[in-house]
Amino acid sequence: MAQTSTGNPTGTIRTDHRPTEPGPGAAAHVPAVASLRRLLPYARPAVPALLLSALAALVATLCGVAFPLVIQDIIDGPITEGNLSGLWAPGAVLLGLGVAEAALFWARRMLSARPTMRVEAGMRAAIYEHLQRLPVAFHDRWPAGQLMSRAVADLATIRRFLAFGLVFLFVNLATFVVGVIILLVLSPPLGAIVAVMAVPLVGLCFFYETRYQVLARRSQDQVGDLATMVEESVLGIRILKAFGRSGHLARRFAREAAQLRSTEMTKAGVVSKLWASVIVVPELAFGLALFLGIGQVASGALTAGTLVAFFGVALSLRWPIDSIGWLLAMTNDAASATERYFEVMSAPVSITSPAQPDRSQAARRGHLRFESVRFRFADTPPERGDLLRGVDLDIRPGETVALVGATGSGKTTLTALVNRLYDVTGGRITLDGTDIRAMELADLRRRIAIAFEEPTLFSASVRENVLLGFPDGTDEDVWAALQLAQADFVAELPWGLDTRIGEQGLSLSGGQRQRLALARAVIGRPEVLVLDDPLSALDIHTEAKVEQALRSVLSATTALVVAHRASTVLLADRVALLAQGRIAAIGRHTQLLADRPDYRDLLTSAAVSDPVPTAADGPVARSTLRREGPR
Ligand SMILES: Nc1ncnc2c1ncn2[C@@H]1O[C@H](COP(=O)(O)OP(=O)(O)OP(=O)(O)O)[C@@H](O)[C@H]1O
Repeated sequence: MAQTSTGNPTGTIRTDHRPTEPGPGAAAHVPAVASLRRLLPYARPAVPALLLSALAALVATLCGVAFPLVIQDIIDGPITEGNLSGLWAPGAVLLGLGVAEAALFWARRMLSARPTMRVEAGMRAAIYEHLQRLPVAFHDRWPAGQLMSRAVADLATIRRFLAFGLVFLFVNLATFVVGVIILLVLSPPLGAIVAVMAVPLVGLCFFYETRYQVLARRSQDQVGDLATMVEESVLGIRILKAFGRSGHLARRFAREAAQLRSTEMTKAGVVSKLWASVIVVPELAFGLALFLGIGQVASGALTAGTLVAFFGVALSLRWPIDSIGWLLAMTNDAASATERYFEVMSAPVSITSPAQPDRSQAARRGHLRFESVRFRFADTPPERGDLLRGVDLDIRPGETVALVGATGSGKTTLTALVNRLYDVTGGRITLDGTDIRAMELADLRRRIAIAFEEPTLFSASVRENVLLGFPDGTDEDVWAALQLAQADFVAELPWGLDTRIGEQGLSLSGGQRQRLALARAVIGRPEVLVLDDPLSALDIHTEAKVEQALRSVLSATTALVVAHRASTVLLADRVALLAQGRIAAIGRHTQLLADRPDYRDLLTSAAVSDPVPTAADGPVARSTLRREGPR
């Protein structure tokens, strides 16, 4: 079963690009405040700094609001009295207010930047760690792009909201309240006009908020879809080029990008309508207040200085009011980013160590038993039966059993059950008599090593790749494992063990990758070795060499080897034939050949399709190899 980069072991190309559980579109509408409250556990350490930052911003904004009050004093005092020397003191106050405003805005930024970046980094580390712990079944459902966009773009959105949006929501609201109080004190009737304006503003915000939140969510999901497409087409670039399908994918990409663009345009439309409404309402209120204010000055009920101060303060409320539109947009973006983040974080880690693992040190012999094992994938349609319907298989310590079956019969799935990449849905698997679900997971995975048919290598040195499951191994261990796996080509790589192999090991041939994966599986001398068709990409000469090496490994360990070819089957002591979800027959190769026509058919057709010697071990594309070092 080929494993794709998206963690989709079926190797199928998904067209929906949506997690089926829970689907982005299916997300229920959650009020923004309720979503954002979920950030508290992560954001709590930043709260003191954010409060200080908000205080600095509030005082800075109030400095701006105080400007007109000083000007009122200047007009009604020194200017009306013709006392120019009286201008020095209020002038100095204005200068002081200006400097304080600038310094406080600087302080606001400095106070909020570092702690919110720490929150972002903490949340990112948490989601990465959770993704590692989530079962393979979760990764089967979730496209990589959706996960990447959550771990990267959504967290940046949340950080910006915490550092800026949240602070200014609080500051602007407080400024508005303080400003309106000042206006009411300066002139109660004119101030009341501005205060009443808040009512339609709140209504407008509620009206647009609901519409915007849906769009914010849609656009973030579409970003995830695009990321998935980029990821799939970059990793599959060779296939796309080989089949001349780059143009087709480019058109599909352009279509999806156009959808995102359209969502963004609709979002911009909603924000601009909100913005326009938010601007019109205060304009009307200010216009009415100006009209009445001028009448009051004319009738002597109000001084000219007070009217100037009133409008100075009213105008300084423009920014807090005008910014409501995009602060709300920012809040909704952050709320739906938070929802998306917690969809992953709340996905259950269903495959874990038990609360009280069985730590009995009873003879570790590597006795592996499948007892009436049943399995079905979570997304199998109800009308389809289980994939595995009662597998009984006893692999004795030190024995090698080859697993043979038609394509799609469930061989790879069976191997994935052994170290709990999936859990059985019925029956049990035991290792030395203990149910593997009762064992500590790390211990189980140390004792059972797997080499997949499609060997995934990481962008790291050969050494790091081989030592993946055996981090304390020495260079001697690595060379011994490489020799065992007939991977001596490593010695000829430009920097030996330090050679950095490209993404997914793409700079190596299929056979070379398989041999590195084999070395990775055998290096820790595991009690049980599970090999999923480990020789499928090797030419017959290399295969013969690896087989010879494998014989010595297999003689010292219990092994389950998925086999398609007679040559691999010959490595085994016994062969199990998997058919109709059960072990239909088990015995020696020759015996099965004689007794089971279906077995004979399988191996004969496989032999026919055996690859002829290929250039699998051909020259390494050295240009794509780099020495391990600073990245
Ligand atoms: N994650 C999954 N979700 C749903 N169905 C799956 C999943 N992975 C595999 N399958 C299905 O389970 C069946 C068995 O797949 P599996 O890869 O185990 O077969 P196999 O015997 O190893 O095949 P092959 O010899 O071709 O590698 C197939 O029908 C496959 O489509």
